[in-house]
Amino acid sequence: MAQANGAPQPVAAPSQLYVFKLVLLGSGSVGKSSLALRFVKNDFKSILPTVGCAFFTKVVDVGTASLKFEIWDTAGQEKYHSVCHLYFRGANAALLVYDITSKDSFCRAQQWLKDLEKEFLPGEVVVMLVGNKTDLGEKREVTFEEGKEFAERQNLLFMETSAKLNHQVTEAFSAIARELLQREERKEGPMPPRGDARLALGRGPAGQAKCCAR
Ligand SMILES: Nc1nc2c(ncn2[C@@H]2O[C@H](COP(=O)(O)OP(=O)(O)OP(=O)(O)O)[C@@H](O)[C@H]2O)c(=O)[nH]1
Repeated sequence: MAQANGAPQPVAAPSQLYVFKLVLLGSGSVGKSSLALRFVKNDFKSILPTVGCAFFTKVVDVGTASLKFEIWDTAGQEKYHSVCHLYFRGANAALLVYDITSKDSFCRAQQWLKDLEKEFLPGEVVVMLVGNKTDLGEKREVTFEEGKEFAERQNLLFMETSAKLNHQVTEAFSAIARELLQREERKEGPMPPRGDARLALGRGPAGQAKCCAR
C-alpha cells in the first residue's frame, strides 16, 4: 500500500471490506454461542458448552462499506476464565452477554467489563452489554432499566435479545457495526462510496481494523 507520512493512501481497489474482531464474553449458558449461531446462520439449536473458544465469520453490508466480523465465542464456564483474556487481544468490539433470568450472570458481566478494562484503554473497544433470553420474561431477574442504567453509566451500547426468537440479534450486531465504522470515519474522514473504493486502513496490529480489497 502507498504510504506518505505513515498514513495509508488511496489505492484503487474493487471494493472495500473492513475486518473487525469481536469477542463474545459472559458466564456459561447465557447464550453467547446461540447469539453467534443466530447471527451467522440464522439458526437456533441445542449447543454443547463451548470448550476454549469457537470462531465464526460473517460479512455485513453497512451503508457504503462491507464489514467482516471475526467472532471469537469464548467459553463461559469458570474453568476457562483464566485463558479467556488471551482471546481479547486485537479485539475491536466485545459483546458482554448476560441472561436476563440470572442476576448472577449480570453481576459476572460487570466483572468481565473490569477484565476488559485491564486489557484496553478507555474507548479502545466498542462494548455492547446484551441481556439475552427475553423470551423467558416470566423468569426475569434483571430489569431492562437495570441493564440500561449500568450500560449508560459505563458508556456501553445496550440491547436485550432473544437468540431463540431471533429478537434484536441482527440489530445488536448492526449497532456495533455502525459504531465501529463511525469510529473509523472519525479517524480517517468520510468513507468513499462503493466504486470509489480505496484501501483506507489496511493496518494489521492489534486493536486496529483491517481493510482489504475483496
Ligand atoms: N429460552 C432461551 N434459551 C436460550 C437463548 N439463548 C440460548 N439459550 C439456551 O441457553 C443454553 C446455553 O446457550 P449457549 O449458547 O450454549 O450459551 P453460552 O453462553 O455459549 O454457554 P458456554 O458455551 O457454556 O459459555 C442452551 O440451552 C441454549 O439453547 C434464548 O434466547 N432463549
